[in-house]
Amino acid sequence: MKLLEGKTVVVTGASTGIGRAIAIGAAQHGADVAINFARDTDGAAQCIAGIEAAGQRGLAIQGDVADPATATDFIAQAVQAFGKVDVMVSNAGICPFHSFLDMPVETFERTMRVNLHGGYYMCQAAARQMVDQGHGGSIIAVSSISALVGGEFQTHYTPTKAGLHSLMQSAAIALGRHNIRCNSLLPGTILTEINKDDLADEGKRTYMEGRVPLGRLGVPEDMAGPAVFLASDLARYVTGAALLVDGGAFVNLQ
Ligand SMILES: NC(=O)C1=CN([C@@H]2O[C@H](COP(=O)(O)OP(=O)(O)OC[C@H]3O[C@@H](n4cnc5c(N)ncnc54)[C@H](OP(=O)(O)O)[C@@H]3O)[C@@H](O)[C@H]2O)C=CC1
Ligand SMILES: C[C@H](O)[C@@H]1OC(=O)[C@H](O)[C@@H]1O
Repeated sequence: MKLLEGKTVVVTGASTGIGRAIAIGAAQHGADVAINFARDTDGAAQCIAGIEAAGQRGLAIQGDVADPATATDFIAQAVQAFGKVDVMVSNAGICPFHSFLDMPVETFERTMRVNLHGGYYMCQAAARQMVDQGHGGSIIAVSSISALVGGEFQTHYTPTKAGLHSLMQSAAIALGRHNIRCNSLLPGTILTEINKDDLADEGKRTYMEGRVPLGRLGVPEDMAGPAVFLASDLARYVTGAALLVDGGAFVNLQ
């Protein structure tokens, strides 16, 4: 059963990792998909190939989400190509691991601007389009288990993920009257480029695997089903919610 037939989905940061898996997963459920990416043109092309292999239309637009103009341009180009926007998945993010006491101002500010400001601009631009269209929509922010718990080398990053979750809660209230649902997806530890170096440490990787009751770290494709659910009419009464997809890591105290 295809859950997103006839819908247009837009996904930020979809040249690789979680964003790419969600974009292709949406196409496999019948959606046309526009993707944003920052630098990786080959990865973006591979994502478009995956969307087209699913029999759907794909469009890749390059742009830095930290720039507010990227959001308006992305939505305008998606509408020009596909006529509307039904679902926004705000996924683009960075996590340059760094210790707290000597955090460079630039690293802190860039992480805030990409993850939180970028998510805000993208969700706002999509919401404006959905309100104009007048038939509701679904906005999903890719937050993290890190919205709920800390990380020694993520003091600049975890506040952005808590912020995105909070943004979805407030936006759910602001947009409910337009039947636009706003939810956050909270992945656990998923094997992607963002943590390749961090998890190259065998000891750390084994420790992280050991924390997961389901016995393995996640892969990007694990995020596609939950995102498609939140995007779809199956979740028509779900708004302001957070969906934790972590193999059980969060509840594993002892
Ligand atoms: N992997 C994990 O364990 C977890 C990840 N997350 C979140 O999931 C999201 C995706 O992460 P993940 O797939 O792991 O990371 P990846 O590093 O694999 O992918 C990040 C994606 O974001 C894009 N991107 C980065 N900066 C920008 C920017 N300034 N403007 C536009 N696009 C940008 C990248 O584009 P390009 O390659 O073209 O530069 C790439 O497509 C992030 O928000 C992350 O915080 C949440 C919880 C866990
Ligand atoms: C990048 C990290 O491995 C990853 O990012 C998150 O949001 C998760 O909590 C992990 O720490």
